[in-house]
Amino acid sequence: MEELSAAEAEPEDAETAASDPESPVIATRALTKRYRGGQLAVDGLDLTVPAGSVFGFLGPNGSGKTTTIRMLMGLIEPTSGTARVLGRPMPRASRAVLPHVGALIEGPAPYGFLSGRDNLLRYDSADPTADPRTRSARVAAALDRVGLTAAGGKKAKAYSLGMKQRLGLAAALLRPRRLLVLDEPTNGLDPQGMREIRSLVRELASDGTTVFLSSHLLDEIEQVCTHAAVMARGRLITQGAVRDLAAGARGRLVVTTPDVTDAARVLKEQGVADVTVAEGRVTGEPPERELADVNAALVTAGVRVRGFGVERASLEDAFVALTGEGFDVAG
Ligand SMILES: Nc1ncnc2c1ncn2[C@@H]1O[C@H](COP(=O)(O)OP(=O)(O)OP(=O)(O)O)[C@@H](O)[C@H]1O
Repeated sequence: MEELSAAEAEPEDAETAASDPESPVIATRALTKRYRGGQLAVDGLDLTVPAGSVFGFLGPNGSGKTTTIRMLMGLIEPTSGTARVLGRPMPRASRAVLPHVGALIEGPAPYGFLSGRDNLLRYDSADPTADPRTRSARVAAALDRVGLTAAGGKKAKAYSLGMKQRLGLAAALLRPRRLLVLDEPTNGLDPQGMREIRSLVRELASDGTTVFLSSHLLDEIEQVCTHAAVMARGRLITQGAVRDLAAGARGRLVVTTPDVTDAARVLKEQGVADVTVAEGRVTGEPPERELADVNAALVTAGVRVRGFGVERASLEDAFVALTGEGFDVAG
């Protein structure tokens, strides 16, 4: 904590708008990146990440997420448009901003021949602003934070991918951070590893740290994030509170019945659009009319109705409704 208050006292830092809790932690305006080969990777992006949010940056592979993150972190220059992080322009203010940002971008790459603890000690000593006298306490706290205290003495080459990912997070957490940027933090992990990283993200966020994480997994965003932005082909499709995004899409009417053919016919007669038949289930867009009448029509037609209702819309429904295409993770 001492380090943070010392850094905060610097006049350069006093300018950061992050001292205003209401101002967005990330704000981009018309942010655009065209690579030299001509590829338009990010196209006119207006992104607003509220302070304290767990913000999911969602999109299929190749939709421009990594390119955006690299611009936010000052690693590459935008072709046009602006990006502000903690209230300061990037990449210009990188030196003032980046000490407050923990990032896990390229995936974990610890030295295998060093223990997890020694990797962190080495990483910390590469930071000229880190006080060597408090180094071992800082490393111990970071290991504890990610649940690697017991494994801290093991060589990193013996770590599972999930443990390496947690070690990467520990490195990002050596200093107090206002923002954590995680690019596909659960990519390649098994379900248990995914659960661990997700609960760690929730825990970090509960301390008030803003977390910006990219993912191509819709259910991950629904499970972990308070807010999300959806990208497709370099463009922003929508952004906002996850709750509102899903609510924007209408749910599906679902009828469970052994008589799927008759049920599908009756639903169409009742004005249900986009009727789809699956094993023991017929679904469609909920009609404007009274649902009880639709149900009664099914029963009158002799359809044996085992279940009838509207399923809550998911973020996936919202994505499909907004883009008119499926969420193709293979991109
Ligand atoms: N250095 C580069 N030079 C040229 N084109 C690039 C470069 N990096 C990325 N691209 C292209 O820009 C587009 C967006 O890529 P980007 O990596 O930002 O997407 P992404 O959403 O992060 O996908 P992924 O999850 O696969 O990394 C893609 O079409 C990609 O091929």
